[in-house]
Amino acid sequence: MKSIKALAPATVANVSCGFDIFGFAVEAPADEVIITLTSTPGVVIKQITGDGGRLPLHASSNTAGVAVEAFLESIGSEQGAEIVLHKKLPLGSGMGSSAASSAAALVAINHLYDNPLSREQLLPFAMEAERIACGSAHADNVAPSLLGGFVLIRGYAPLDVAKIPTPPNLYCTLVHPHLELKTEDSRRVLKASIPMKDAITQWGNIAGLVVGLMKPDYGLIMRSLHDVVAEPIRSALIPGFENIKAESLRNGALGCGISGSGPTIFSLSTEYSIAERVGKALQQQFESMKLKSDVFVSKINDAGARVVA
Ligand SMILES: Nc1ncnc2c1ncn2[C@@H]1O[C@H](COP(=O)(O)OP(=O)(O)OP(=O)(O)O)[C@@H](O)[C@H]1O
Ligand SMILES: N[C@@H](CCO)C(=O)O
Repeated sequence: MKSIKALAPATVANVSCGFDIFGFAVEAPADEVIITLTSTPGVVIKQITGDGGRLPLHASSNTAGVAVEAFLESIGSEQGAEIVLHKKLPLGSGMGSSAASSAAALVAINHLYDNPLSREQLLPFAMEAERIACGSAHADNVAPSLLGGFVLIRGYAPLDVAKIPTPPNLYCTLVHPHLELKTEDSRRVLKASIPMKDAITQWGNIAGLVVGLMKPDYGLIMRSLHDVVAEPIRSALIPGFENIKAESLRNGALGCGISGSGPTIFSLSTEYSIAERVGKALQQQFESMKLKSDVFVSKINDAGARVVA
C-alpha cells in the first residue's frame, strides 16, 4: 500500500494584536506524519514518538486522526489509513502543537489521493481537530501551518482567509520555556467582552500591522505589535513576562509578545543577528528564574506543510 511522509511547521498565533485572526508559520520545529493507505476502512494511529506517551493513540482523540477521518469521509473513500506521528513540537507550548499534527496528516493524505482538495479546502478538517484538542475551532494555527506565510482569518462564518505579504528580512525568535499551558485554560481566563477604548486601540494596531507588513514599514510594524486584549491577562501566567519583553526590545526586536496562548514568547527582528541575540538574552532571563528554555530562530515560512517522501 502507498505511504507518504509530510512535515508541518510550528506557528505563532495572534501575533500580539490579532487574537484568533492572525498567525504565521516558522521553519522549525515541525511535526512529521507518515500515512499508509489500507484496504479496510478506519483510521488507526500505529505509533507516536516524541510525546513521552502522553498523546492519545485513539484516532478520534488525536488531531492527526480526527483530520484524516474527516478527509476520508468528505471524499467518500472506502479505504482506511495508518498513521505514524513523530511529535517534534512540545505540547501546550503556544507553538501550535495540535495544529501541526493535523496539518501534516492532511497534506500527506491529500497527496496520497493526488490532491483532490486545495489547502484552503483542507482547513475545516484541521479546525475540527483543533476543537477536539482544545475546545475551540480557531484557525490561527492550522491556517498558517497548512498555507504557510502570514495569514489573516478575516471571518469564520463563512471561513475567509487571506495571506498577507511579508518583507523578506523578517526574522522570528521563539523562546519556549519548559512550562506547559493548555490553550483551553488560557482561553478560559479571558474576558467575554472588552471596553470600546480597548477595541479601538486593538483594531488600530491590527490595521497598522497589515499596512506595516505590506509596505513594508518597520516603524509601523513596531508601533502596531501591541495587544490590549489577551496579553494583559495572560502575561500573569508567564513568569517574568514584563522583564522578558523589555529585554527583547532592549536587544533590538521590533516587537515581542506571547506566541498563541503561551508560554512560548515570540519576537520579530529585521536581521538574523538581532533575532539570535534576542534568543540568547531571553534564554538567560528564563535561566535566571531557574527555567530551562529552547530557542528557535527562522524566517517566516512561506510554504507551510510539505510532503517530503
Ligand atoms: N497530535 C496532537 N498533538 C498535540 N496535541 C494533541 C494532539 N492530539 C491531541 N492533542 C491534545 O491537544 C492538547 C494540546 O493542545 P494545546 O492547545 O494545549 O497545545 P498547543 O497546540 O501547543 O497550543 P497553542 O494552540 O496555544 O499553540 C493536549 O491536551 C493534547 O492531548
Ligand atoms: N488564538 C488562540 C491560539 C492558540 O494557540 C488563542 O490565543 O487562544
